[in-house]
Amino acid sequence: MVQLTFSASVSSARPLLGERKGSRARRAFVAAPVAQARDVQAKSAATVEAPIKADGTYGVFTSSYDFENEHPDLTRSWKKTMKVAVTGAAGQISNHLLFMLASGEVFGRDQPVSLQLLGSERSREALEGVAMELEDSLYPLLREVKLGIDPLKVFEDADWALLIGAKPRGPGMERKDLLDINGQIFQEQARALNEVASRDCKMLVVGNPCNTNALIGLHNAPDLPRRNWHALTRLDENRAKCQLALKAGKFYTSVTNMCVWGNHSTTQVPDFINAKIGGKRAGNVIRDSKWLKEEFTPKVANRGGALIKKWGRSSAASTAVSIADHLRSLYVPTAPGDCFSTAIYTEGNPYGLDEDLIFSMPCRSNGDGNYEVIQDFAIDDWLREKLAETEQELQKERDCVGHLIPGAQRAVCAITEDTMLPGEN
Ligand SMILES: NC(=O)C1=CN([C@@H]2O[C@H](COP(=O)(O)OP(=O)(O)OC[C@H]3O[C@@H](n4cnc5c(N)ncnc54)[C@H](OP(=O)(O)O)[C@@H]3O)[C@@H](O)[C@H]2O)C=CC1
Ligand SMILES: O=C([O-])CC(=O)C(=O)O
Repeated sequence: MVQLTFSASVSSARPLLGERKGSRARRAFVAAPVAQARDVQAKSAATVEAPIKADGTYGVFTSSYDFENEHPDLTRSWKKTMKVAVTGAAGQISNHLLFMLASGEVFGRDQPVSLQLLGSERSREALEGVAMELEDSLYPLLREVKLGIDPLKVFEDADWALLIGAKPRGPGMERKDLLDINGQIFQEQARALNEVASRDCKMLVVGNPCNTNALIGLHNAPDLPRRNWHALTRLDENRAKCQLALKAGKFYTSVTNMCVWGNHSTTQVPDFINAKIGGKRAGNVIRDSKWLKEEFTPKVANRGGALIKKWGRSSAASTAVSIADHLRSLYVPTAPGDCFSTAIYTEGNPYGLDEDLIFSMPCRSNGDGNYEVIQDFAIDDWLREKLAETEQELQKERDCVGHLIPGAQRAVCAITEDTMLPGEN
């Protein structure tokens, strides 16, 4: 057994925003205290490997150094470090997302972050590989990387939990089996969050079926605010904006107020009724109701599957981008007349939807990390019918996971093959 500690002087190659060109920050490392060195586990005497402390802190982040005091000019405006837990951290989506989180482009260039990464026995080595790449990226705002396979440790004091890890649906696996297997993962993780996360921890569920996984999570974390649970539908919103822009011959930034309602599945409802292109109603720019109803909607809902056919794997980079967009939407005030889509708890919703679902709705934020549901989206007969279809699908999914929801009435699982994820067509 060798015990390693760092005593090095490392210069940051990546200038911070606002830093003058050429004034590279130097990060002075001092030797870690002896007690800390004893904490370090080294795995092999043959190879010199980075240390991992007993609490999971990895490699260069086990070193104690005084960056803040040595560079008050850079760090004066920095906020308190935000602790971001990520599951499925060695998976495809995380491989893009973690670097965006560490760079400051998501939470802001004044927001230091600690990344607390959950893996499993399967991914132990891969997770260390991820941590090595994070080390080598020299992000000044990345204050800490912790690795672990125990949610009770990894979620400790988390301000955000990005719940990405989930078992993919395999050949011959019934949809209800997927709901059950992944539901169990989310039940366990929610219980851990309930015990150890920050009392205002916010959760974003990405692992599919994300709406129902989030519902299971919400009911298994009774001490965390229900409104803090989100499931990702921002990828669907981004896909919808792209298709409207393409049809209208406009740049996609001209598409605003684009909500995708309901489930992250093929029953999702990309809302062209309220969407705007260049400030005008989408239906007044694209005067083709047949295309909007019969082509646009399935195209967006099946985009994930179309991509899998080309790539041979599901969307990872664009999903990571949409997670970044989702998070940023909560920390940057929403422009007047615009919205963002997020699947949230329906309790008290203004649209008459079943009050115990995680359902994507149009929201806005004043930039403080919270959101409100926009009350006055126009709902015509077509939209009402589509909302009812996706609502019924979510009710059926809920019926299949009653055994994972404390106090829920057991119902018959009536999920059929027609319930599809965007990637399953
Ligand atoms: N909501 C949305 O818009 C989208 C959602 N998704 C969903 O995001 C999830 C992650 O996608 P992606 O990163 O591409 O997937 P990967 O297969 O690359 O990674 C998934 C991770 O899930 C973890 N996992 C947890 N439990 C299991 C299990 N029982 N069996 C196998 N793996 C498990 C694995 O990590 P470990 O071994 O460390 O536990 C694995 O690294 C999927 O559920 C996918 O369907 C994808 C695109 C869009
Ligand atoms: O089905 C999947 O895993 C992929 C998915 O959610 C999507 O592309 O929207």
